[in-house]
Amino acid sequence: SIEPAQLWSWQRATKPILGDNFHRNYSIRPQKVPSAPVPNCIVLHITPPRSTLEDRLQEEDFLDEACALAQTLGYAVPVREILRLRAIHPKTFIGKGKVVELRGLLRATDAILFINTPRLTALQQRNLKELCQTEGVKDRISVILDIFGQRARTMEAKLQVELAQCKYALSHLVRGASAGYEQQRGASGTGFMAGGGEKALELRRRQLREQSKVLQHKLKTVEKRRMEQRKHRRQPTVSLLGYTNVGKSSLLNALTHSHAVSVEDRPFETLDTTTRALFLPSVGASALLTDTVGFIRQLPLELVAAFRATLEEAVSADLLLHVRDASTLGTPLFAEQYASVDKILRDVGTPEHLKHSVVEVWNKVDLLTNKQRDQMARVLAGAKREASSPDVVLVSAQTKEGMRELVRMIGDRLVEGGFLQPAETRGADKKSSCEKDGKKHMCYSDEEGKQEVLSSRTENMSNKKAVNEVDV
Ligand SMILES: Nc1nc2c(ncn2[C@@H]2O[C@H](COP(=O)(O)OP(=O)(O)OP(=O)(O)O)[C@@H](O)[C@H]2O)c(=O)[nH]1
Ligand SMILES: [Mg+2]
Repeated sequence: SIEPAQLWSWQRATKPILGDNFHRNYSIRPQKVPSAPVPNCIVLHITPPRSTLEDRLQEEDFLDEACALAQTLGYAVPVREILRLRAIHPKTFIGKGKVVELRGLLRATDAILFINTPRLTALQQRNLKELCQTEGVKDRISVILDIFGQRARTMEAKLQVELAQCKYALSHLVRGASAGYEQQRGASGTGFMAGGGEKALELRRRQLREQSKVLQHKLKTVEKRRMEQRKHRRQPTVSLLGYTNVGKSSLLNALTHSHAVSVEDRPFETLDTTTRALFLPSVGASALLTDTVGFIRQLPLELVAAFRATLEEAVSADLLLHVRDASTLGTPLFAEQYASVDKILRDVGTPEHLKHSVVEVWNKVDLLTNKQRDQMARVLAGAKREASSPDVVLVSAQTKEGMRELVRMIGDRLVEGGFLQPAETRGADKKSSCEKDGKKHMCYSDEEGKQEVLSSRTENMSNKKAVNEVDV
């Protein structure tokens, strides 16, 4: 048997236990094997058969992300490994030899198993639980659902997560000892009588369906109330969107000079939507800035469906700020995260929803070296000359670098889109002074307090060429 302490050196991977990139992207430190109540989790990242070269180049990053997910859920990760599958085994997903090996490891570390693949079938999960003799076998979806379950705070987010969990449970009902629906009285031989397990299974299915209906009804009521509140808003709306952990909440806090939203170096810190007023000095008016849940590669469909209203609202803002982590520039992660966000936006938004201006906000530039910055500036200057390239603002929510430019850009784009009137076209009689942060500002309000929409920009994020290939 393997001594827990040996596990650090047991790794097959040539990289250190948490990969080179781990500490750059997530600062959660690896915790040593079981000294305590922190439960352990063995993380196995799966590179599927016929994977692309790109997938194989990024597997260390994917493994880092999987470990961060496990740690966000409160697990220590004593063992992490990449497994390149040559074929998927229908009954156990991974090969029998690997299962036996894992059983020993799981026993030695008293851990659960997290297989980082989008989805295990109910049968594979049940078989793995039985063969590995563990209660805990999770796939990527169940880990993400558990994190959402832990972190949801508002009534709406809680209902959304419950609905997603309900749908997941419905798709994972299976007979078997580990699932608790064993065939107690068999139909074997007779062929027409359903066993007790079958009945229990059917009962559970009905319960879950009813629960899901009740949740959907409750959610509709909460959403309706929120839509009503939204109707009374007169300011234009700006949404912060982007991959998880890129610094959306930090930007909301920095832009609105507040600590309204919690910031942590871990995925899915934010699940609940927060909106704050953002004063735009160049226009002399305010917009509403919203921070919301971050995206992730292979976001479970159940969650996209449950969070549809939240995501649709975010996507249908007058201006989208797509926040990206500039510190990943020059790595495949930069383009990969862009592609994931773009995919989710397409999934959520009908073309109508995506007809909005998008500004790319490259955050965390404080982490770049001077040389990297120079190279990036040159590439961006080149990209700017192309009509199809998006507006990019370089910022650091930490050092506040680039904040002024970002605020100016937000004002300009809202004016261009006709969501705000430019300062100079407003009559002097419409000017008034308002107080913000203890300072006097010139404020403007249009006739009858309404915003007149002059024109509407119809640019699609997907029509814009992504600036991903920055060779730094
Ligand atoms: N160095 C540096 N770190 C930053 C910057 N902005 C955010 N961070 C850090 O990045 C981590 C994630 O920040 P958040 O603001 O929580 O990120 P988020 O996009 O809201 O993440 P989720 O809510 O989980 O989707 C935190 O540890 C922040 O301190 C920045 O400009 N520079
Ligand atoms: Mg956040």
